[in-house]
Amino acid sequence: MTDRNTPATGGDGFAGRYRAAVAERGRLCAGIDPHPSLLEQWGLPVSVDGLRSFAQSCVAGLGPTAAVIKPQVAFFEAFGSAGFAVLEETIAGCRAAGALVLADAKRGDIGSTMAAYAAAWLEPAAPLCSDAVTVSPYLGFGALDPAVTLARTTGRGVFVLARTSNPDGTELQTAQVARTRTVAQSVVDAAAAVNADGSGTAGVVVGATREHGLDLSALAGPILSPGLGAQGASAADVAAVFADTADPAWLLPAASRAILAAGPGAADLAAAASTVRDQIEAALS
Ligand SMILES: O=c1ccn([C@@H]2O[C@H](COP(=O)(O)O)[C@@H](O)[C@H]2O)c(=O)[nH]1
Repeated sequence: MTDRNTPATGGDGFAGRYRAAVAERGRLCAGIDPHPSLLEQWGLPVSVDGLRSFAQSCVAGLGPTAAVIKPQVAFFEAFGSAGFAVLEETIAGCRAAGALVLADAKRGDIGSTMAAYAAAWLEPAAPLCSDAVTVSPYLGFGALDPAVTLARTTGRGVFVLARTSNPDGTELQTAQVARTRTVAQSVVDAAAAVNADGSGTAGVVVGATREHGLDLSALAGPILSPGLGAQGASAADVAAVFADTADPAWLLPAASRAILAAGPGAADLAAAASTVRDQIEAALS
């Protein structure tokens, strides 16, 4: 039997593990974003103890519910080493509950340093090892090679920022490369080249908040689409934005605050995530 959460090696790649998770739980990436304002809203102190209680509720409610869970690393990092300890527990708890964990760390650097980031987030023995990590291609897609290679050989994934959900990204991401295609399309095409082996190692990030103008039909990897809820996009917007431009099987809409507002009860978080997931599935059917 294949355990999608403990790949010894590449096996059938991240694509197989991703498909299994989504087939069982539906297309939703639930974010764990412990904003200080949310901790207060939940009646928790803005401290490491508050962070831990917040994360434990998320693990209990979202771990058995969502196909993919995306802890936003910044909110843990803000508490220093104690915050990283909570992040380790959160990653382990979500994976033990059967979810795939996508660490939203947005790493990207020259190749030699990228190898260290890859080891931190994707090396199976590393304390923060996740199933996938978000990466930034600003230093060149080729600079991501160490992460792509380690992900491929361990059945894990990288999600490369292509067309982000925030308005500030538009100018850079829609600039033309050699007058033939946008920067964002060049990122998608480079990810598609990685996925030519069928592994689905390279996902991309394309926000649901606006028309993206991308051709994602040849990607053959997951498309993380943040922006649902707090940033204004609806499940219907996801369907509209990706109509005729992407294989819906690869779409992974993401929401954080829209789900977390239902806390602190684990059952309430699970119900909120299920509602968002059902809206997505209905819109994409
Ligand atoms: O283009 C992007 C890439 C990443 N994000 C991250 O997703 C969540 C969104 O949180 P909401 O509460 O659902 O707005 C957050 O962690 C962002 O850093 C994104 O929004 N857009």
